Amino acid sequence: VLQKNRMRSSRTKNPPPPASNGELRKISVLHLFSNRRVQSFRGIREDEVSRMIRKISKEASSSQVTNLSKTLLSLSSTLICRIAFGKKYDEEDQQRRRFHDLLQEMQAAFVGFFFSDYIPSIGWLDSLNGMRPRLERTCRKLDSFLQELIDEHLNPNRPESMNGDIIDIMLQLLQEQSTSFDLTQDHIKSNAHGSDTIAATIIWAMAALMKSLEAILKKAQAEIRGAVGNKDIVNEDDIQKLPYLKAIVKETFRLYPPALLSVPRQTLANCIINGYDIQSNSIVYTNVWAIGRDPEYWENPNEFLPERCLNSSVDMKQKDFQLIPFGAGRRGCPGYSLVLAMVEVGLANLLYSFDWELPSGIKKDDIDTQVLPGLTMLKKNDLLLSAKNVCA
Ligand code: HEM
Repeated sequence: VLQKNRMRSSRTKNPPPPASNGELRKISVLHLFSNRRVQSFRGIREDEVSRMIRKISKEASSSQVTNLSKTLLSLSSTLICRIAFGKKYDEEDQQRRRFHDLLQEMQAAFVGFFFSDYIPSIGWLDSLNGMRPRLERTCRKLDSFLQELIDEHLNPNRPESMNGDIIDIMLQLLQEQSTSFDLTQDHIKSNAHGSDTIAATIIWAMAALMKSLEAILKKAQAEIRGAVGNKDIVNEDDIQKLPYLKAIVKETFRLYPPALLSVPRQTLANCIINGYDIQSNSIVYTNVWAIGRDPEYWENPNEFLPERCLNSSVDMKQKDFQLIPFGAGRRGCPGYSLVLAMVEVGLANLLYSFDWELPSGIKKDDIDTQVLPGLTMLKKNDLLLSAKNVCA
């Protein structure tokens, strides 16, 4: 939650020139995450999901346990690297490790305790205890990683895979000077975000399915296999025929929203919310996690029951306030359609291609729901499962 404020104050050397949130948001909505753009990345999504399925299939053939957490985090970061940077890193690629480590460092730095967040007058203690220098160091390293990518994109001999990726689109806007403000390379860098939210969602969905009544998992697999027939991969057209899969995804976002809190808002005037007096200029956070489990809106709120989402008019598109995993209003997540496309195709293929079992000696109740401290609600302990290849 404090990410943006800290990011801003840690990049003191090169802060991007001011642009209103509305202006940057317009770029995201119109150019980066429009439906047309999300569709243009479809080939990348289906390609990477097929690669993941082949890898798990090999593990299944040799009766190896699959570390789904590791596999899905790898899928998620590969997807983001291809979509955002036009880079297809191999699993062991040094640059990919560098990006991954930087994101980890960023997470660790952001969740640390900063005096300045609570008592600004003693914010100098953050420098004394090393927290601020550490954050600044990490920001500088991320900055140079992104600068190298921008420079590679500006090279006329760059690889074709960089055409139409997120950096390329922003560089085009910069060259055309078609934005209503002075877009710079620093704005491009400030648009880089973590990639683990997509993995987090699929991991929680699989954990919830394995912990719940077997009937839910079986029903989901029957729906997919029935609708898709014999194919190598479930593609994104198939997904439209899978209402139960979509209900599972929605229920996962309700119980395990990867972003627990919305971005902070500031009140413009005194107001009363739920009987509490909120003064003007207060910073207000919305607890997305608690809203999804509020018994006033959800029956048996702590239970994973995808049926409740079938034929329900409540959707996640930031307008039904009892389910807002992507926030709502003018700061709502612009990546919504991209995220949903990746989560649905990833989960559908895992359920289509394999039967899933717990590794020997593990019971349903052993699958815990502990969370790793960080900006994303990521399952703390790895999800280990045995995949069985389904013969077509
Ligand atoms: C499962 C995945 C994701 C979830 C659950 C999620 C959720 C959220 C939430 C809750 C917010 C704050 C909204 C608010 O305060 O009203 C947000 C903001 C944002 N998200 Fe996402 N997000 C996800 C993935 C992504 C991805 C992959 C991208 C881009 C590649 C992205 C881009 C953004 C941006 C740019 C904002 C800031 C919007 C603003 O401040 O106006 N998100 N997201």
